[in-house]
Amino acid sequence: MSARNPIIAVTGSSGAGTSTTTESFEHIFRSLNIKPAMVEGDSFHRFSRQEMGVERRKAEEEQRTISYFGEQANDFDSLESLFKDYSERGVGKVRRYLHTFDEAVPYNQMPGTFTPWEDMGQGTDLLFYEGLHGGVVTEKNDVAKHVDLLIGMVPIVNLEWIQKIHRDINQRGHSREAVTASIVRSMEDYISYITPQFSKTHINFQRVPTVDTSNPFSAKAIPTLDESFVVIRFRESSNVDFPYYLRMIQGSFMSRVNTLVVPGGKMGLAMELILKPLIQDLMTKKAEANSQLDWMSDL
Ligand SMILES: Nc1ncnc2c1ncn2[C@@H]1O[C@H](COP(=O)(O)OP(=O)(O)OP(=O)(O)O)[C@@H](O)[C@H]1O
Ligand SMILES: O=C(CO)[C@H](O)[C@H](O)COP(=O)(O)O
Repeated sequence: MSARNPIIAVTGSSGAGTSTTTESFEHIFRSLNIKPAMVEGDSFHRFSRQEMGVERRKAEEEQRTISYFGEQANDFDSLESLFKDYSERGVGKVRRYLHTFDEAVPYNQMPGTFTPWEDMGQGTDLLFYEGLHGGVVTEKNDVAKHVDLLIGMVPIVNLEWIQKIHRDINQRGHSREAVTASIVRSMEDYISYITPQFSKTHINFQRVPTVDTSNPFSAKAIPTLDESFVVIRFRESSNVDFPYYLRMIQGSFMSRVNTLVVPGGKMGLAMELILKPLIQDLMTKKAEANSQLDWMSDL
């Protein structure tokens, strides 16, 4: 954690909607005139798509599993180093994992490969991470401890699978069978590495559909925002102005003392009302820390 170089992380499983909700953050950053350093979690996979195929076959032969959710397939050392370096010095190293031809062509590369590592951060106001492991803690690594604002993006699991299946088939060119197999293979790591993060988050946004999703593997479409509610759970609720949110967000209600529920269509508005003041607060603390440093260096 660092007042001078804050880190915001949106963490969620594959298909949870972390990339989609990044648009809401970008909107807030623009409106507050914030220049973020953007980091995609998939950059910290250890293997290219081809290498992962080899690792998967090796694992099968040895009767173990490997998945994109776990430590074997992700470089938590580099992720933690990035967060540490950024919080200490406002810089770090990133790369991108290119999922699709649309993403890969500008780099003259193939889908499923990485761009080279590059320096980033210079001149930015904060680091924004979206991906699988923004709040991960293992025996060896503690990524969560570097994060100033940790947000969980976590649809209920049937919806998460529907979103993943549709996205992977329609945008990433995988077969339904391959996506289903990857969900099955990932289950142990999902429980070990993904879900524990949602107990460390400051706020979770959990989308809950109001239509039947009982067989996610045959769902024809992703339930729309209007076919869902969003359950918003605050870890620390004593400073949360719930009456304000209830007044501002039509159709919202509280289901527990720390939990606000809003109609799905109001998710963007709720994110802006809740997150903008928190991000503004990070910027105020950053300005104070910088002016204190200037004052000390003048002595
Ligand atoms: N709130 C939402 N309403 C409707 N569809 C959504 C919503 N959030 C995400 N989706 C859809 O779910 C799919 C997965 O979303 P997205 O790509 O944002 O997931 P992700 O968490 O970034 O996944 P990954 O980490 O695997 O890249 C996309 O097709 C997206 O359009
Ligand atoms: O979304 C994922 C993890 O978050 C993907 O499963 C992972 O990034 C591999 O991608 P691809 O299947 O496109 O090679």
